[in-house]
Amino acid sequence: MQIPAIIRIKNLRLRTYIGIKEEEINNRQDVIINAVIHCQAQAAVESNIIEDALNYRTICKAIIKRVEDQRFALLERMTYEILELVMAHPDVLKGEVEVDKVGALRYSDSVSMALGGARTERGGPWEAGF
Ligand SMILES: Nc1nc2c(c(=O)[nH]1)N=C([C@H](O)[C@@H](O)COP(=O)(O)OP(=O)(O)OP(=O)(O)O)CN2
Repeated sequence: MQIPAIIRIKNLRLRTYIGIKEEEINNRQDVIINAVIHCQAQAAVESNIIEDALNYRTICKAIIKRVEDQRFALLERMTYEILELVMAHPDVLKGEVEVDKVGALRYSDSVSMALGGARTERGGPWEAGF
């Protein structure tokens, strides 16, 4: 029996260098990251042990390290690098990442970029798209 699952990492709040203006190059800014991760959960459901699960903590820690260690000019690049980290796990069948740049535009709460990826079989190559 297959048990399709969706793991959602919600509102991961980090600070990093993101932007093209001098002020953005010299100062960290708040970003909010949301990731939607589609996988199969039957092994984890049946065994109830973490080794059989797509460990969302592992993915989250990888995102935190990449975002806090890197400098990014464009939201496109930052979002894609996070999507690559998500899709690097062969058990991820489909992933979507959205990055909000808080206060990026005057009079708005934030601006966000969303990118997606999918693979047709476990461990196979993935392509960008929704
Ligand atoms: N697919 C799953 N992955 C993980 C599960 C799960 O149930 N299914 N559960 C966990 C942990 O229980 C997680 O929820 C808490 O882990 P932790 O407190 O270590 O996460 P933190 O990010 O707070 O870790 P810190 O080291 O305290 O920063 C993990 N994966």
